[in-house]
Parts: sequence; structure tokens; C-alpha cells
Amino acid sequence: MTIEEQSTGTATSTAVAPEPAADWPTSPGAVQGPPSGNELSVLDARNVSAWFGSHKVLERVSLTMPAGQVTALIGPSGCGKSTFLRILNRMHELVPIAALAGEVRLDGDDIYDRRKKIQDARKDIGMVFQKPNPFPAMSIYDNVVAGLKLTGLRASRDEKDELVERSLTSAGLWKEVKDRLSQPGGGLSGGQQQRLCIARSLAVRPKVLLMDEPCSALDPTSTRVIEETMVELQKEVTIVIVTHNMQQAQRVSQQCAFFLASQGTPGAIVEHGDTEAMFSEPQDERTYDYVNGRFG
Ligand SMILES: Nc1ncnc2c1ncn2[C@@H]1O[C@H](COP(=O)(O)OP(=O)(O)OP(=O)(O)O)[C@@H](O)[C@H]1O
Repeated sequence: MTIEEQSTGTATSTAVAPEPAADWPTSPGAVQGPPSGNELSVLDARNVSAWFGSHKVLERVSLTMPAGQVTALIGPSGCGKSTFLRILNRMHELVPIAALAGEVRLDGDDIYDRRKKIQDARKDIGMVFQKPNPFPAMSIYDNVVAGLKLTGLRASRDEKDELVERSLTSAGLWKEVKDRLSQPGGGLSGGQQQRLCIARSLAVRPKVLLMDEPCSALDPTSTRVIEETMVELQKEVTIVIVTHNMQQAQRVSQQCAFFLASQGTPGAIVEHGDTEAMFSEPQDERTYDYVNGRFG
């Protein structure tokens, strides 16, 4: 289905400061096992435009985010990277004044198909936010399985144990926390909390993981660990990351898209493609200037 500039706002909460539960699905179903063995998925955005009220912030953005790769979204502040990311898992519509047009397809299926539940898109396409947002008083173990509880998914203790171990292992945290799973998530360092949030997202077996500046609140060591985790994670999930860190984009991504909103115009993609080529031989002068730190 093509989205016809529809007003999508139905929820009362704002997308600017998402609640911890926002990256979790809420549809019922059965536990399907640990986050491994997924078929890798491709996410395709076509002619996506977006508005907040009458303010158009994205203009006909098209981007294919290939299966099993990391796609980095780069560009100056305010050019619409986060808005685009939120459109990819239907979080944009949490803002009452938000509207959008275009198509987003996951493995060819329109995630905005009216017959589909919004929760299904959120389950398939998880999100990790800038600021780690575990439930601080909840145990590490319960944080990981919280998504299951909220959705009403049933799992035996053994299944949960396996899910927790696999999710934490994939998130690069298992070895550090395996002996203190009953301790509160809030007792972990910032970097560990972010990896706990990644594990929580992985526990519901997403096909795509969206990451909105996941390291910007972290120190360089924690950043490095998250980056290493991402490199491993792309074997099991397609990743899209918003980052202001050009070195990070080069270290972790294979694909890159440069967004720009020049002189009050809506954000658009200036150039996209292979990350290495974008940084070494950009086709557009504006890309060259941006990746070389000459503006933004
Ligand atoms: N909830 C909102 N209500 C109204 N306008 C918004 C809202 N969220 C974002 N905007 C506007 O949409 C435009 C794009 O913002 P967005 O956060 O997507 O940009 P960005 O490239 O991710 O910026 P940054 O790199 O600073 O995070 C900006 O002009 C911003 O002010």
C-alpha cells in the first residue's frame, strides 16, 4: 500500500523521549526461540516524505538497506535522519502531528499495510536508542525477557534461560553478567546498559535492528565494545545506524547514506552507496565536504 500523506497520529505519547517499552512488541504469540538462525532481511524505503504539522522534514527519500549489512545514516543535525529511522519501524506515527508518504517494505512486505498490526512492524524491526533505557530496578535477566512478558509470549523457564544467554551473548554482554543475572540492570555501566538494551531487542528476534546514535552517551571504550558487537550482530540481523561519528560510520558500516537539509528545505539523500567509496571517492562535493568535516 502506498501511504498517501496520511495523518498517522494515534498515540498520545511523544516520539522525542520514548519510553523503555517503545522498542518492544505488544502482540500476543508464542515464543519462537532464541535470536539465531534468522533469514537475513532487506529493508527498502521508497519515496518517503515526512511532516510534522505543516513542516516538511523529509523529501522523497529512497534507500535500500541490504540484508546482513550495516547501513549508516549520516548528515548534519536536523536533516531528518532520526525521523527517517523512526519511519522504518512505525514510530514516527507516535507523534500526533506527524504525517508521511511513501513506502517501507521489509522483504517486499509493506510494513504500513493497513491490514498489518503496528506491533508486528515493531517486533520485526527493533530499535535501540541514544540513551540506554533498561528498567533500572528490574534484574538483568528480567530486562532481557521483559519484551516477552509485555507481549504475553509464553516460555518455559528453560526456554527463557536459553533466550537470555543467547541474547546476552549476541549483545556481547554474557560473560560480564552471567554470574549476576539477578542483579538490577541499573547497576551496570552505561555501555553495559546499552548492550543490555540490545539484548532486550534481540530477545524478540527482530529482522532489523535500528540504532539511533547508540554510542553518543558512552565513553570511547564502551563505544568500541558496542561497535565490535555490531560487527558480530550483522551476521544475524540487518542493522541501520544513525551516527554523527564519521570514524564510526567507516568502522561499522558497509553502506552509507548522506542526508542533507539545505537552507530550510526538507532533508533528502544527497548520496548513498558503498561506505568505503563514499568516504574515499564521494561523487558529490557536499558529501566530500561533510565526510571531511568541512561543515555540519
Ligand atoms: N516531535 C517533533 N515535532 C516537531 N518537529 C520535530 C519533531 N522531531 C523532529 N522534528 C523536526 O524534524 C526535523 C528533523 O529532525 P531529526 O531529529 O529527524 O533530524 P536529525 O538529522 O536526526 O537530527 P540530529 O542529528 O540532531 O538528531 C528537525 O527540523 C526537527 O526540528
